[in-house]
Amino acid sequence: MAAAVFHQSLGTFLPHGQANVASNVPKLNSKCFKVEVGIFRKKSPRSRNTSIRAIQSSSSQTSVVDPILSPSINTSDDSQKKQNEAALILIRHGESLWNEKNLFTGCVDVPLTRKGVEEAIEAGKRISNIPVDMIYTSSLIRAQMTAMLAMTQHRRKKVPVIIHNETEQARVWSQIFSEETKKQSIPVIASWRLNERMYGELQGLNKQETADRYGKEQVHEWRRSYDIPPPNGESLEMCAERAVAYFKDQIVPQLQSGKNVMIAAHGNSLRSIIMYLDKLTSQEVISLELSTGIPMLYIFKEGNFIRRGSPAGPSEAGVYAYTRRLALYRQKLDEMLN
Ligand SMILES: O=C(O)[C@H](O)COP(=O)(O)O
Repeated sequence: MAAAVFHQSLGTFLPHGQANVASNVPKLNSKCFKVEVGIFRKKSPRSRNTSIRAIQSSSSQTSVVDPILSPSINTSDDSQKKQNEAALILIRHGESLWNEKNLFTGCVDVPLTRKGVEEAIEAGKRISNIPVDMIYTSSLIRAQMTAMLAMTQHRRKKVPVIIHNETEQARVWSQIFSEETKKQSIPVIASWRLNERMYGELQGLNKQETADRYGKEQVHEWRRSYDIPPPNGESLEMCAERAVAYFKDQIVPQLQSGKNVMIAAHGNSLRSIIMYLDKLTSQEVISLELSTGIPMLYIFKEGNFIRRGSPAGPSEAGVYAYTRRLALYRQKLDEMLN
């Protein structure tokens, strides 16, 4: 059984030996943690026995575009180009134990509270009808829990699988040897570049006590100014340098190839990405606040990002204006699964 390696920047699966994954692992250049990427395997879709299989069986383009969105079996280059519209979902993690205690968290790795778990599940319900082909998370557990819990609600019922490429052994030991199982899996890529901004010497301090000690204005400046870092930490601008670079280098190519992507990350790494997507100025981004566990939807089309979901709204219907393709996807899911 020949294994294939998931090549992150190409967003595709190459035969083992052809993919020099090591050369694709970026050098770490600062504070927080882990390397990214890993193995995964791919083959053309084949069997169509069940309704789920039927949903995914109609494209010769394998997993680049969810087959449910590719009605034609003979997908030519031309029609593929026309279909190059992809969904981008952004989710800030649910409430963490340190959010609950009102502590500066930054790159400290704490899990979700029970409320955070519920928020993640609720977020999953909101996006349950939107296709997801790849998931990116930070290296922090609160973002990873959020992504995984959200996907438990997804109607497509694919299984998120964390890609491990820290070492050759991790890569080899996490291979999947069933084509059918691979087709029912979604690669999850964790990168420290999507981590919360490093809050420096504020990490672990209580936000209210810090404001009492240093003054409300000073703390607000540390928390919300664009280019003023907290003591020995990252400003939003510094956070943007690595988060937006990662978004452009690793995630945009997936969207360009038609893959629908979900990113589960943090207040400030997502603020910096939204600043880029919505072309906000450094003044405008100051007032951008993201709630925990509220997914936002963008459509990537012809090189542009179009925001389709408001960060606040009472229900899925109220939040998202579906595109024609997403409405079609949902309709097909209804037909296949109801
Ligand atoms: O890191 C933290 O403390 C929070 O997740 C984000 O905090 P902020 O709202 O102060 O930027």
